[in-house]
Amino acid sequence: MFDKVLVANRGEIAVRVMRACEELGIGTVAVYSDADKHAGHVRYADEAYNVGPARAADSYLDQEAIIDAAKQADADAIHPGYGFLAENADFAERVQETDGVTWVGPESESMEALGEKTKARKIMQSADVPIVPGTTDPVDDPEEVVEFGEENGFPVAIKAEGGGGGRGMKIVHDPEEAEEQLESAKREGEAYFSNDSVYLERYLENPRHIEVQIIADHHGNVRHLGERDCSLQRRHQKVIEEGPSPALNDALREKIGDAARRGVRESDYYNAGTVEFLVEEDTDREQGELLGEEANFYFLEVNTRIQVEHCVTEEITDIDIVKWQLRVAMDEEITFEQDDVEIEGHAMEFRINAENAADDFAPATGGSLDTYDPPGGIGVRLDDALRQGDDLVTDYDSMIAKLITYGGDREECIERGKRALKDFDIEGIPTVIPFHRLMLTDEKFVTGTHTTKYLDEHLDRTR
Ligand SMILES: Nc1ncc2cc(-c3cccc4ccccc34)c(N3CC[C@@H](N)C3)nc2n1
Ligand SMILES: [Ca+2]
Repeated sequence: MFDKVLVANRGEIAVRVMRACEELGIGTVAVYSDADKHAGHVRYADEAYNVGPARAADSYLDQEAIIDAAKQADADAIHPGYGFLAENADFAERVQETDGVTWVGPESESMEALGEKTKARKIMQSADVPIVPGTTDPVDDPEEVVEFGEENGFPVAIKAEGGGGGRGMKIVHDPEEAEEQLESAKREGEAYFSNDSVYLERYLENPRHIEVQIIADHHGNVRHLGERDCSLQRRHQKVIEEGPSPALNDALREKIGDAARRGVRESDYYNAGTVEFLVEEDTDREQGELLGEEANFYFLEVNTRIQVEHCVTEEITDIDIVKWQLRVAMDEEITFEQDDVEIEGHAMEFRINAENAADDFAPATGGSLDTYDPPGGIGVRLDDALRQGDDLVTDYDSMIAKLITYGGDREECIERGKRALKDFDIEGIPTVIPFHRLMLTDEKFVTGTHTTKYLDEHLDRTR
């Protein structure tokens, strides 16, 4: 049993993890940069350690400083949250090698293996999980791109081996573009991920982005907790996530969930993770019509961390994923069977970013929460680390809170979303709340027939 856990993160996810610790009777340790001296996660923790100046590289990404804080606090474990060092295999390894401090996450080896996209694709293939048609080895020669395109059809996606989250992906629409796009994909791979290896996939024109939540323990138990539909994206940033997907019927849902479980079991993975898929949309699908088990779905990548949108799954399964992360890290067995996992109702997560949607979502450059009056009531969950009067910290990402609404079905969930967003009163900084209110009246979104490209193609219309 852990006595104390250090959360190597900030903002809403740091408080979220600390709340799980509180419920398990575990002490909480916060780390903070100079910019976060008065931040909510510092207020919430039992104790807090400064790890450096505002720049993330000198604080939240400073592995030495964070491990030193864990030693000073005599913490038994480090939970990385998401972002920062959450998927840094070297850091996971360093924590694992630090006596008396446990890493709350997967083995650094499986993080490494699944982080290398071609290796992950090979593992999935051997587990009979369909992968996007493409190569499972890196390519170097533009000729290979042209041949692949001629055989499988253009456009072709060139992806960085160490990429993910939309960064490091180039699209080749015809043979003439092959050489230039290959070079730029390799350059970007080197620049962003210090890895210039790239591989090919057929580019799917209208996919839905479906991801399956997994929790696995050290005793061979692997469970999936259903899917989340993250198809409403803007420039590769998720905007609204929901579960269950409004596009899948139960047969396809089960098929995808089982595929995710098989893939994770094959990878000797444990703790929480998410298997991402692309599901080919049937573009003339009418409202009410669902994609069935004959629909094509393909493995995309594994996220070896807790995700921003994990709350959606918690609301529809009533399973606390972060508490299970902590229990698994304490070597406990998962106590529920796959058949015990029941999806009930519908949940949506609205990311509350301090951005001005009317100004192309430009992040706020400063300001204070002169008014911060969040919604409450039935079916409303707010994950944040803020209170009225706080100064906005603009040194990190722009997400300041997550509003999650729950209803008996998608319609009630949307009604609750409208009511909660109407009640959510923030003054002193710009936020995307007006944009979310608008989205809940958008016909494509309300009928659940939007795909991942919808916003990028139609955003001016919804402004
Ligand atoms: N072969 C193939 N075809 C279509 C794809 C579509 C996406 C994608 C996924 C989610 C949102 C998108 C928005 C605009 C463009 C692409 C996407 C995609 N992503 C985007 C982020 C990263 N997770 C991988 N990979 C794709 N790969
Ligand atoms: Ca990803």
